[in-house]
Amino acid sequence: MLTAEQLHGIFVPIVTPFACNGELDLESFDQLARKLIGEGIAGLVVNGTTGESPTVEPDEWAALIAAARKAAQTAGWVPVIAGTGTNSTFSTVRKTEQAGLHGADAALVVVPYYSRPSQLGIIEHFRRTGDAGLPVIMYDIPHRTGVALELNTVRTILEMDHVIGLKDSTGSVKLVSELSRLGTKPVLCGDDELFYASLSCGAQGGMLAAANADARTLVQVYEYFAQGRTVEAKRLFDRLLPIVRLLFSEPNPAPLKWLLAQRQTIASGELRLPMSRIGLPLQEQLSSYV
Ligand SMILES: O=C(O)C1=N[C@H](C(=O)O)C[C@H](O)C1
Repeated sequence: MLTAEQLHGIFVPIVTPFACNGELDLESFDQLARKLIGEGIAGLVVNGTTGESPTVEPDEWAALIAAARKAAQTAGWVPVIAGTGTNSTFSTVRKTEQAGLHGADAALVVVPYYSRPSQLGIIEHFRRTGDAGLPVIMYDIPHRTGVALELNTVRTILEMDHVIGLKDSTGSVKLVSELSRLGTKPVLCGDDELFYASLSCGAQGGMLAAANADARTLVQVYEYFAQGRTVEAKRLFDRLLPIVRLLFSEPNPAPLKWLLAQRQTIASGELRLPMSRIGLPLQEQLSSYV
């Protein structure tokens, strides 16, 4: 089980590789997971946004958690966090329970999307996830969920015993600044481009899609920062920014999968519809990073 004290460093929302025929490619997944663990990451996040969770079938979802657990186990203990959030409280609790049975150490639970519940409904949603017996990281990403959280809502949820921290993808450093001033549980940055700024405002690390492509550098940025070597951390992060921006210039994880496939880190950059492959201009721009 993951604790709030262990929630620091670089966590990687790992891509879900698919073969050219669309089938799940667990061999590429295992290869990438082991590579990332070897690069010093703090944990693997399976079935997140970057893992294309909306198009992953239930049996695949379970197989991915088990495969991550296996890869993480052979390299000493590296935590596995599974995306379990849906827009139904009942199914979120059930998936969170199942994630624990398949070997996850914590669950990443997104704010319930699409139906735009009230702040009270969202608080109750997170309270119920405590029934699953797995630590929960709350995931606030209003541009995807369609609902903005009030500061008091976030604070109330973070005070729940089973909630160990927050993944902040709000698109600004306002929330992390305020939470760190208030001394709440750890906040991980979920906006790649804001990673350095978030660290400066009190984040304990990041859950960053770009780490699939360059975990080693992001780990180094984090370590420099943690050691108080902020100038070196900023310089290194600034060097990464152009690629980070390209990776998000079309819907994530399409650019990332294209790059990983070109580097032969995964066998194919296949996506499942409605995600679609990147255009030629972006391929050309990214080719200098292959
Ligand atoms: O999958 C994730 O977790 C992340 N998703 C964000 C997104 O795609 O909006 C980006 C972030 O790097 C991590």
